[in-house]
Amino acid sequence: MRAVHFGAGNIGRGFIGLLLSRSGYEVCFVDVNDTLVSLLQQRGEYTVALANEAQEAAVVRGVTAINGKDLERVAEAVANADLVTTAVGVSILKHIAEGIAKGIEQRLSRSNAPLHIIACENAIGGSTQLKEHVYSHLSGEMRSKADQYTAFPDAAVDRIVPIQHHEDPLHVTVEPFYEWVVDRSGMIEGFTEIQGVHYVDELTPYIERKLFTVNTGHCCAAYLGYLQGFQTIQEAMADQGITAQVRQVLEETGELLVKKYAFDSQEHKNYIHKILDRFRNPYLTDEVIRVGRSPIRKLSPNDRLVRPALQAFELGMTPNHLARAMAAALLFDHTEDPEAVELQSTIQAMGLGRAVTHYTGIPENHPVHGLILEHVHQLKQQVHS
Ligand SMILES: NC(=O)c1ccc[n+]([C@@H]2O[C@H](COP(=O)([O-])OP(=O)(O)OC[C@H]3O[C@@H](n4cnc5c(N)ncnc54)[C@H](O)[C@@H]3O)[C@@H](O)[C@H]2O)c1
Ligand SMILES: O=P(O)(O)OC[C@@H](O)[C@@H](O)[C@H](O)[C@H](O)CO
Repeated sequence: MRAVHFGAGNIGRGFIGLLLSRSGYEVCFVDVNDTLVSLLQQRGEYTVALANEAQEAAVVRGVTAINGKDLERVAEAVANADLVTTAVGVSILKHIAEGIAKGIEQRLSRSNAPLHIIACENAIGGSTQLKEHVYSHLSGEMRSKADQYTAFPDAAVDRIVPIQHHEDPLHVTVEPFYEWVVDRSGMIEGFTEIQGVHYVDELTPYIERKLFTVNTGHCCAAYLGYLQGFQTIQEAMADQGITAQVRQVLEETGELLVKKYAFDSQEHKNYIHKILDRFRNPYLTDEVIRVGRSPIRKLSPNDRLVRPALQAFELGMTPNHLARAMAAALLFDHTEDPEAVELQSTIQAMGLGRAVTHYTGIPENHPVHGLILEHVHQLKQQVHS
């Protein structure tokens, strides 16, 4: 079986490539990083180590790579694949769509073999978004045919993989925990299941639980940690004040999730507990600037902060801790993060209140808008005191 995976980065090599290879796929990575591509081509394998006491390592064999700029080769690989996956970042999906569309055209001109395309990004409806980008490159006739023979099931992926600093650029250290959930209702019959993937009929509770717990808590630790001058999530989580705020934000999203999906409250508490332990994993060094990266995306209406805050508000709750986390995100001014730079210059140009509405979609007269502004002022005072 052949899989084409877009993005040979941390999650691509450390999670998706590893699981696909264990399931018997020959994995062809597509990336625009020349070093990664040529090393994968030369060696055909790489190593993954677990961040635990034993540091167990596995060799992922039988892999190769294509440069993403080579559209013809990308299309050919997609045309011959049994499965396509991605882990490039949700904002990059539009850039890989053309190669996938060309591959689908080639494939459909010679075969009706089904193709599943799964975006493994931190986003609600990642594969659905990719499908829209891919379809924008297809004719009406091709779209109808693709509707029959290609599927874009949405997915939720969970495994913490920090930025890697090894002598070997292909080696990757990952946390032991992983969860990959795929929406079975969006799949075509006859698909060979990937070992280690959990297939569900309704993905929304899983992706919201993951995004509003792992990612909400994570970015809260990152933004508060950044404001206090910590370099890593592990350092931030050693600070009692930050841990307390992360716990409070997760109690807030937990209350929402338990109400919305009738989750067992004790089970959800255990889920939170486990996640806080994962953030503290002493065998990982995860930088706050990675976890806080792309604050505009993280402050967008459908992401880990605004979406749960507005849903909680609709259910009669006051999302005070989510508003504080959003305030901390608004103060993330890391100069090497293009979105942080844009965010800060927009705040300067528009003023804070209008910038909040611009990025979050929350109107200026909404009570949550007022809460965010209050927390920005409080956090600024704390930082300067
Ligand atoms: N790292 C994690 O802990 C983690 C966990 C779950 C989900 N995710 C999600 O996985 C995705 C990837 O995250 P990551 O941490 O692996 O990032 P990363 O930066 O390590 O990897 C992304 C890779 O995509 C490549 N890329 C960029 N543009 C491309 C293009 N046009 N064509 C092909 N490849 C391209 C980059 O060169 C890079 O190798 C993100 O959506 C992220 O939210 C990450
Ligand atoms: O990848 P992002 O930028 O959406 O979020 C940063 C981290 O929270 C994220 O990568 C987590 O490590 C991951 O989602 C854990 O499953």
